[in-house]
Amino acid sequence: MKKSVIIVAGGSGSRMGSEQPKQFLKWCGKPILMHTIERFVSYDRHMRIVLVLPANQVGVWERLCEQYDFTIPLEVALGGNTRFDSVKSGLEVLTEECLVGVHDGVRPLVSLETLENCYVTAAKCGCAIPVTDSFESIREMNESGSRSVNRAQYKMVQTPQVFVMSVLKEAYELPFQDSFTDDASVYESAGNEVILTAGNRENIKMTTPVDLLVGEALKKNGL
Ligand SMILES: Nc1ccn([C@@H]2O[C@H](COP(=O)(O)OP(=O)(O)OP(=O)(O)O)[C@@H](O)[C@H]2O)c(=O)n1
Ligand SMILES: C[C@](O)(CO)[C@H](O)COP(=O)(O)O
Repeated sequence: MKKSVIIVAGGSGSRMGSEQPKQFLKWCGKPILMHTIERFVSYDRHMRIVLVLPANQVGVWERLCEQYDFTIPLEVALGGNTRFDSVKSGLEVLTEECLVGVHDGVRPLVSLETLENCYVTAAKCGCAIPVTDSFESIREMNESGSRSVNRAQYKMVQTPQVFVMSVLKEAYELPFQDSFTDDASVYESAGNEVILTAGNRENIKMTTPVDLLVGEALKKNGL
């Protein structure tokens, strides 16, 4: 099946605290979002790319593309108020059946191995969600305080999350719920089984300034 990706970059990056939305911040020589898109092209240069941007930032992106001579072909869709709305908008662009990955525009350190794991597993099993182990202890909060839980029973979830496009599109017809923090939660709510595969620990989401610093060190070391 043909491969495609929806790169969601429709957010404002409030936790980063920067003036510019974080996906456009210059990091390791160019905007984070350009690094992310390039990872997918390195994996498969024929992949169809849908980029979801905030409606009021399309001009900013176009100017950045000129400034950095960034010419990778892609289709732009307009983001919504939530990640859920942005993914839904990206899905509207895709009409032919394909494997579709949904990837955060601010995860520029996804490895080629993770991309291969996700698309190959999804081709066999219908979907694939990259996860890593938790390297820290986990406590569950409750009304009386908190309690220790067995971290071996929990996984940290990354993107790209890859699905058969028509099945994901149908799941995205569900009304939004606060528990929809990623695509797997939407897909599962529609009655589908979620399949896990190996992610890479460096595939961090640039969320706060600490992530930019850690990510820069990883990038400089060739990851
Ligand atoms: N309405 C939204 C919200 C988020 N995203 C995208 O979803 C990804 C993961 O979300 P997150 O890291 O939470 O980004 P923001 O919502 O921008 O950040 P914050 O929550 O700190 O405001 C990001 O690439 C972000 O641009 C999106 O496309 N549309
Ligand atoms: C989709 C995601 O990156 C998987 O870990 C994550 O759920 C996004 O969360 P956020 O609430 O948008 O930070």
